[in-house]
Amino acid sequence: MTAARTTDQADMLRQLAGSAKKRRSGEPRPERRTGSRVISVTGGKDDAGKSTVAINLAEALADRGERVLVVDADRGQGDLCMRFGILPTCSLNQVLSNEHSLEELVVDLGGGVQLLPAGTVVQQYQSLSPSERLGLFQAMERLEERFDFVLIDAGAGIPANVTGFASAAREVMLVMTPEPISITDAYTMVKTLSGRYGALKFRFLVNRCRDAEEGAALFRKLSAITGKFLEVSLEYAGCILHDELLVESGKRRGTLSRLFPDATVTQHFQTLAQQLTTEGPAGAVAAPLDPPAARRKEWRNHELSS
Ligand SMILES: Nc1ncnc2c1ncn2[C@@H]1O[C@H](COP(=O)(O)OP(=O)(O)OP(=O)(O)O)[C@@H](O)[C@H]1O
Repeated sequence: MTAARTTDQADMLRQLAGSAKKRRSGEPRPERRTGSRVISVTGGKDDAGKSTVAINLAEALADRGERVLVVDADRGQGDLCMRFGILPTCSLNQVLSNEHSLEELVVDLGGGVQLLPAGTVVQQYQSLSPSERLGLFQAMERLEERFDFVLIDAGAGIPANVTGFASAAREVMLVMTPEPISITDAYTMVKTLSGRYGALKFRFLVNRCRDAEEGAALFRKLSAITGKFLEVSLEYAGCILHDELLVESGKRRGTLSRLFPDATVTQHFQTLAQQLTTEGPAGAVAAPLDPPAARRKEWRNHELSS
């Protein structure tokens, strides 16, 4: 790598870190944690609202002063790239062949949120060699260190490339909708992820609810079943009501907090962000003594087990 190119990348990283740190509210910055929290936003079926949750939660976290990276790991070009009309500037192959760095794929969405369009990574994941996977995860580790939260929009279901990405996080947010089949979907996801990748902490978010009781009832049913058959830690993250403003913000290629800052549904995402920042990792996981080392181990586990 030439000196000029190294400088370019360093400048880019400084810009990334700088723009992500810019605050939009006047609130004092929350106490800085060491190490980033990687949360996979996934679910049992398409259209549950995973991308909607990932992007609006990201912005609510950024509003609280957190530096947030959203990894669009959905299949193909990914939902979020399409949603924001973004075409990645380079391909995964160019990253793997060191023509471009992973950082160069990152796009600034504004409002303190950065997006890594990694849909092609998921598409090609199974065909990567072990050394390519390792190189990719090392690049991910370097990238994630610059953020407080990394939200992976991980796609739906249990194909290995989807669950592989979901398992790269210690925390999993399962987005479900209030349909009876959701219980089966959620149970299958929890069982598969915990069976394949070991101890993960699960948060359960019910999207498109009629009211709060509907979401809580679904969670009670799921906990009763998982409690009987699985040894997992499951937490209720609450619910997001069905609200046409979410459809509207999608159509306008924006986010709730920018387009409808005072709406009730925007406040729901703010509450979710507040919970995440104040309560710590799901299941009250003790903070690792050496978070960067622990994170490295997680990406390696992910690489070995996928
Ligand atoms: N709470 C909600 N109220 C109303 N509409 C919603 C809500 N959540 C999501 N939607 C809408 O549902 C559609 C699907 O949402 P989204 O793309 O986020 O789902 P997804 O789970 O990421 O889908 P896929 O599995 O295809 O990637 C979008 O049009 C979105 O605007």
